[in-house]
Amino acid sequence: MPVSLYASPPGVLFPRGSPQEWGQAARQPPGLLPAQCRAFSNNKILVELDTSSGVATMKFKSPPVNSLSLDFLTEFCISLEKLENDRACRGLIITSAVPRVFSSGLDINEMCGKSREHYAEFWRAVQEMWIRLYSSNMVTVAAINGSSPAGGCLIALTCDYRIMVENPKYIIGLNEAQLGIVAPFWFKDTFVKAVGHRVAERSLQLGLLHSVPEAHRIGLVDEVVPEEKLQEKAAAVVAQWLALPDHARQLTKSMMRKAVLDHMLAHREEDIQNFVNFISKDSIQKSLSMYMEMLKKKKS
Ligand SMILES: CCC/C=C/C(=O)SCCNC(=O)CCNC(=O)[C@H](O)C(C)(C)COP(=O)([O-])OP(=O)([O-])OC[C@H]1O[C@@H](n2cnc3c(N)ncnc32)[C@H](O)[C@@H]1OP(=O)([O-])[O-]
Repeated sequence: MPVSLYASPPGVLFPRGSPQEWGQAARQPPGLLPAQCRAFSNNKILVELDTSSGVATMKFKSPPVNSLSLDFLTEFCISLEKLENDRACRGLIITSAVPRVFSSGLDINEMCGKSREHYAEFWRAVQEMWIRLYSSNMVTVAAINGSSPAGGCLIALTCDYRIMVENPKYIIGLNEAQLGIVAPFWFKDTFVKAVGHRVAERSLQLGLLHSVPEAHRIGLVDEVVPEEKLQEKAAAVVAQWLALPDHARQLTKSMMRKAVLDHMLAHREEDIQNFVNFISKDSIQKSLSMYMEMLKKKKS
């Protein structure tokens, strides 16, 4: 799928196919949703599409912390593809249904004590999630209603716009260095595009997790709002972006993102091999185990 992106007309990254069959996946009993609203869900994600506005809301619902497991990433990509192929959908708001956490990033259990084949499969799924979201034709807004470290931060960064809830407990950033691991080049590229090289270099080297005001100051998030205003603000932002002609906005988005996407696609297999070799090292496995221990101790 990703490689075939470049068979599309210039700038149109995801050719729209025929609308997907939504009915099969719908979980809501008829009558509970307004007529202009369609919904589908799986174990990890709930999606509601308001066909009158053309805006879907995707809610992560994988407690305790919406960690990005292989299952989660697969469901995420399937949901995204359904929306991308639905002509009624032009905008997407991504948020969390789990209190206080947007996403805790990649599921560390997927990177500990598994086979090289598993690591390769997992990493391909992480790449796929990023490729699909980064190249989406939809207007994408992250409504960040909780902490969002590492891979969670990447999802937010991959959207067109980020709005975060003001809360002194919430943090966001690429903290991989704190785990003894390294954010791959395309995490780094996405981060640099948002905050600039100098801020990114310091933040990545130190594995910083930024408070909400700090994230706003460095441009990691575009806006900060009280919790009760988040949904309304996200809807207003999507509406503002959708007011422009789709083709002009999409071509501009594609032009702005093409170099980073091309770089990743050209090095995709190499990146998987690098990840597998890196994560399989005894020293890295030890670091991750210690980090998981630390998380558990912090809890008790
Ligand atoms: C090259 C590779 C690039 C890597 C990219 C990444 O994304 S690397 C990822 C980098 N990510 C991070 O560094 C984030 C680490 N996580 C955190 O900082 C916090 O969990 C929090 C701030 C997200 C939420 O705080 P909170 O007080 O609300 O929640 P809590 O802390 O009490 O945790 C509840 C349970 O969830 C568990 N668990 C948590 N995260 C993960 C995970 N990613 N995975 C698996 N499990 C995870 C935790 O162990 C605990 O399990 P238990 O004991 O119930 O069996």
